[in-house]
Amino acid sequence: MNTLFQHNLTQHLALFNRLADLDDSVMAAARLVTASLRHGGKLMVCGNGGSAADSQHIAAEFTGRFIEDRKPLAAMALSTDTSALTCIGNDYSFAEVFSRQVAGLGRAGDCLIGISTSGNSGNIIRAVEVARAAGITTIGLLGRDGGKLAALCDHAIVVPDRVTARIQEAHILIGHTICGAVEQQLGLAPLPEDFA
Ligand SMILES: O=C(CO)[C@@H](O)[C@H](O)[C@H](O)[C@H](O)COP(=O)(O)O
Ligand SMILES: [Zn+2]
Repeated sequence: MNTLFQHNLTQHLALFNRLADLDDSVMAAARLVTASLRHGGKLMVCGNGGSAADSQHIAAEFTGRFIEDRKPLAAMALSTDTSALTCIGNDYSFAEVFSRQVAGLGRAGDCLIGISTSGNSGNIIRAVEVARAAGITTIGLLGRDGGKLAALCDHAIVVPDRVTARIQEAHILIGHTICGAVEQQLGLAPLPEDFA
């Protein structure tokens, strides 16, 4: 009988074997982030639950460091300011917790990555709507069939699975890849000859 770990690992490997199909989509997302940063914009990242953790993980790779020492890059998670989250959630609604931060902090030419395994979280949808109206490039890091966000975002990366945890495992691989690709595109990391 399979242990739970063997079961999860089998699911994970089956999904990761299909992720090569997302190559063009992931690299296109990296180019959008690079374009923002190159022109003085910043990257904002938001998500709920495990995806809130992924948001701050990804943002920290940009402001801190990813692999090699290099200059800090402008990025922030919108899930980390508990005062903003509780004030906006309490005084307005939970659906506005990210969108009001986007409206206050975002500028045309910035980039927003909204992470949602269902593609249907209302506060991510609102954040994307407000961002697009402000001239901010929107990228959806999504799962399942992409949900409502797939059509709302300028660019959607949809991890083709139905299990939230497996989708999140793929999201962090994609987040790391976007960070590494942005570093390469900005000339901040060595470009191995077989990488594009
Ligand atoms: O981490 C997990 C499950 O692995 C949960 O915390 C999960 O992120 C939460 O249920 C989220 O609220 C799900 O939202 P979403 O991915 O559908 O936008
Ligand atoms: Zn989780």
